[in-house]
Amino acid sequence: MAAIFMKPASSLSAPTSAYSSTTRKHTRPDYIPNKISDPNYVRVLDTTLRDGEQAPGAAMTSEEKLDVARQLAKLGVDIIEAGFPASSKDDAETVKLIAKEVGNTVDSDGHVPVICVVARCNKNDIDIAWDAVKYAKNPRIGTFIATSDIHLKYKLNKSRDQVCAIAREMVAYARSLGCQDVAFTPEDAGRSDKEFLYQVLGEVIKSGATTINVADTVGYNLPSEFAKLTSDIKSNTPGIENVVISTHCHNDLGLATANTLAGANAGARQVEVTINGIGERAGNASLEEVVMAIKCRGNDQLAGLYTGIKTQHIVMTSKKVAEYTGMSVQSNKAIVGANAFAHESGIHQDGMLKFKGTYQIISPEDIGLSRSNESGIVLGRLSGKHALKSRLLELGYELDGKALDDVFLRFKAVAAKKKNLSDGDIEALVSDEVFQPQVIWSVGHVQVTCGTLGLSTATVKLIGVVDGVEHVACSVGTGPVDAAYKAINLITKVPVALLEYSMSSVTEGIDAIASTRVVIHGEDVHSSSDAITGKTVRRTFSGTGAGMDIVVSSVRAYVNALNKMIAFKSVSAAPKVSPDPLNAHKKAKP
Ligand SMILES: CC(=O)SCCNC(=O)CCNC(=O)[C@H](O)C(C)(C)COP(=O)(O)OP(=O)(O)OC[C@H]1O[C@@H](n2cnc3c(N)ncnc32)[C@H](O)[C@@H]1OP(=O)(O)O
Ligand SMILES: CC(C)C(=O)C(=O)O
Repeated sequence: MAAIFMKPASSLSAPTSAYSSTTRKHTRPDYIPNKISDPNYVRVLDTTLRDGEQAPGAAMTSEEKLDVARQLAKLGVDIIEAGFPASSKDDAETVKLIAKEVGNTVDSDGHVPVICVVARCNKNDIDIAWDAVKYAKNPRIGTFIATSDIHLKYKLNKSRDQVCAIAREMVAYARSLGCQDVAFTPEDAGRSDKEFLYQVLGEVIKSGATTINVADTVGYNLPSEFAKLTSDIKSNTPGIENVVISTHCHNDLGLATANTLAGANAGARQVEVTINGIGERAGNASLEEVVMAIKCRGNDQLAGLYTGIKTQHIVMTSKKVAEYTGMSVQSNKAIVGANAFAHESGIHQDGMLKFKGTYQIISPEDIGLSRSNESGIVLGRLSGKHALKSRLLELGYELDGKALDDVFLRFKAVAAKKKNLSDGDIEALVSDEVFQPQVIWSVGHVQVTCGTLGLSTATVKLIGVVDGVEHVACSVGTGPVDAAYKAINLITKVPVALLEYSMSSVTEGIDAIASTRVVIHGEDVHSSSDAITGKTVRRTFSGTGAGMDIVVSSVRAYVNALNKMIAFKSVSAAPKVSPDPLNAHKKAKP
């Protein structure tokens, strides 16, 4: 079944720009691996769960990835790249969960996302990939091998002929397993010899590749160059008319979005992107930027291109990914940054008051940003659960049952000390309650003494959620947070190192909520060797916490990171999944 989308039929030459109310209906073409029936439709492949997770410190647990996958399906992503199954048992298990659930769930428009996995060009990777992804209704294997001379010589230690043969054989091998949808990526295509590229791509197409993913792996290309690369591949590769061309652009020079759009303009009809642009090094092209640029300018500047993304879910997806990865979005980030719709200077404010189209090219509602208090309700200490629920809905959070009860309790505690709660305060509390990992330890009480007269001391009570047993420990430290963290370590007995600690205030004033972020690593979990230094690199875990008391906020962040780390270990052993993401991550209360 095909879903219907509304596309603005406006152009910037029209004074109203994106505010134009004229829309044209489009349907998402039915999925056929190697072709798209509408030449203007651009498939969106989201690789937040694979390339996005390659960002340092962005590790997500299995449950978090499943929740992100569900959210990506809601967003209307065509293809979810769910992982690299050969990289670890956890990844393979998580892909299986996503393939089984998200890859078989039909949404109200009849859409089921394709689930894709990445594999190197070797039989072992491809076997593991297929074994994990085959449960999806539409499974895809994306296999890759580098084609640039620099990679061939120094990394693969192989000749061009060898690489060409491996690529051809491995695409055929993936097809031979029964996978009807095989993408091939010439890694580092952006620095590869074009004649060699045409040769390799021609061979893999003959072997059954359905998508050719042109990767600017190191973010080296300029937009005109990437456009030329795409159109040259389109003109010179034998059989290219039988496959879909894709872009995969990295952001090392800050050009990932520009290059992706240039590629689409030159004939690519799949774009590989990530939420908030996270990914290896400087990240990938960001989904929200590419999709909103196509929505805003597709008609007048990109010959009518459009996507199937339901853009009103962008903000919530961005928030989830930021929370789960611990990678906060910079305030001036396009589309989803806190300042993206803020107007500070007088002339701009004057213009906005007269007509929003003067300084805004996108309506905030278009991406699901609703900061207006539509119901006119002011939230404070006398507010009830209905009012809170209604404001949460306006902010995009659908909470019910215990999740709502938990947030309500936190809300009441803050409202007792603070006159009016802003949207920012409420969002901080929701983040702390809802976007949290499986709870192994929950925070009972925290008491500290600190000052100039001696060492700080802290007493912390944690509750073990599995057995319900309360544990109390005291410690001294260089400050109250240090003392509290040491007390927690005495209880949890998990070897851990604190790598990063930061705190910011959510709103202005002395009664502001403090939001804390920590990054930790364990001593005995998932490590690898740094390619350059040879030193052991440990997988990191982030946690966030919120509270009016800065020590309590810090404790929450630390315990959340610890829970994530401990859960990561247990998930590796036996993945457990709850069908409801909001309830799956809920904290037990003392
Ligand atoms: C551009 C990208 O984003 S690529 C995807 C990057 N993602 C990841 O690397 C995921 C995390 N990686 C891992 O967990 C590990 O690297 C693994 C499990 C994939 C592989 O681990 P190991 O087998 O120990 O190999 P290691 O990573 O040290 O080296 C990579 C090997 O694969 C080879 N290789 C690299 N890319 C490819 C490819 N596309 N096809 C075939 N072989 C490849 C390298 O030449 C090297 O082989 P060598 O051992 O003969 O020198
Ligand atoms: C594996 C491919 C798609 C990749 O991530 C890259 O080349 O950057």
